[in-house]
This record gives sequence, structure tokens and C-alpha cells, in this order.
Amino acid sequence: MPRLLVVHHSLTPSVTALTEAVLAGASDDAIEGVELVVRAALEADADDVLAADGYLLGTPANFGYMSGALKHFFDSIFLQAGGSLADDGSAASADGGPKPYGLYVHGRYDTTGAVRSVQSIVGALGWRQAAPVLEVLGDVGEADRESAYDLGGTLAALVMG
Ligand SMILES: Cc1cc2nc3c(=O)[nH]c(=O)nc-3n(C[C@H](O)[C@H](O)[C@H](O)COP(=O)(O)O)c2cc1C
Repeated sequence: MPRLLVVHHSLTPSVTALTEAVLAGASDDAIEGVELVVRAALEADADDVLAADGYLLGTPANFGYMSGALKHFFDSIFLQAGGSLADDGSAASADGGPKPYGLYVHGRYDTTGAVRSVQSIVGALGWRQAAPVLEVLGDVGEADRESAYDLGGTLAALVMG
């Protein structure tokens, strides 16, 4: 069965609200035959990544970057999951097949650096962005929840094939 892996760092109400909406969307009645695997960023491992057919990533913006927990996830799985490092130690493009991913980021004033930090790493894993990044600033409203729901549904539908 195709598998969608959700890796999130949801310690605060706003990211939690987005994660719940993403999961609800990925579990929509229209989605059939997709196994949803949900992992806190500090618990996900390379086996989770290798076994998945698509990914949803959620993080707050912290100091202009993704959360330390999501960074720890990438640090832990990068090489095993098909990433490679260039001679200078920077992330190099991976040769693996492009698996789809979606990303949602919550911040209070600027999520630009957090989004860029994730995109640079997943690009080196060879994953392909399958939906626009959901960036939410400030309090999470109904429209944001709907966007998160749509993001979850979109990725699940893509994985469903
Ligand atoms: C240490 C720290 C650093 C933060 N850095 C940023 C940042 O760079 N950009 C931003 O938009 N928000 C930043 N924030 C706000 C968080 O992104 C926000 O608190 C988080 O998404 C959770 O939202 P919530 O408190 O409304 O649940 C920061 C918060 C903390 C505690």
C-alpha cells in the first residue's frame, strides 16, 4: 500500500492546528488505500523515509530557519535516504527518483528563511515539491485550516496514484 509520511514539529498551538488539518485532509473520505504514517520530527528515522512514497513536512519558523527538531530529522536521515554531500561538504543533488513532498510552515513575522532551509535540503534528497508551500503568519484562521486540509489531501491523492 502506498505510504505518506508526515514529519512535523508541533509543540505549539498554531503548528498543531495546521498539523491536525493536514492530517484530516490526508484522511479525507476520497482518499483510499494510502497508509498515513505520522511522526514527530525527533522520532522519525531513515526507515520511515525509505518506506514512504511521499512526504508532508511541518515546522515553525525559528530564528529564520526550520525548527531544530526538523533539522535534526534531516541530519539523521540525509545520507541513508539518498542524499549526498559535495566535496565541500554541502548538500549535492541526489540521483534518486523524485518523490513528492508538501511543506507547511508557521511563523509570527517571516517564514522565508525557514522555507528556504527545508527546500535546500529536500532538493538535495531529490524530492519534488508537489504543492505550493503553505506559509501561515500569526493566528491560524479557518482559511489557513482549509489550506492545510487541501495540502494534506493533495499529497495523499498524489501518493494514491
Ligand atoms: C525562539 C523562537 C524563534 C522564532 N523565530 C521566528 C522567525 O524567525 N520567524 C517567524 O516568523 N516566527 C518566529 N518565531 C515564532 C514561531 O514561529 C511561532 O511561535 C511558532 O510558529 C508557533 O506559533 P504559536 O506560538 O502561535 O503556536 C519564533 C519563536 C521562537 C520561540
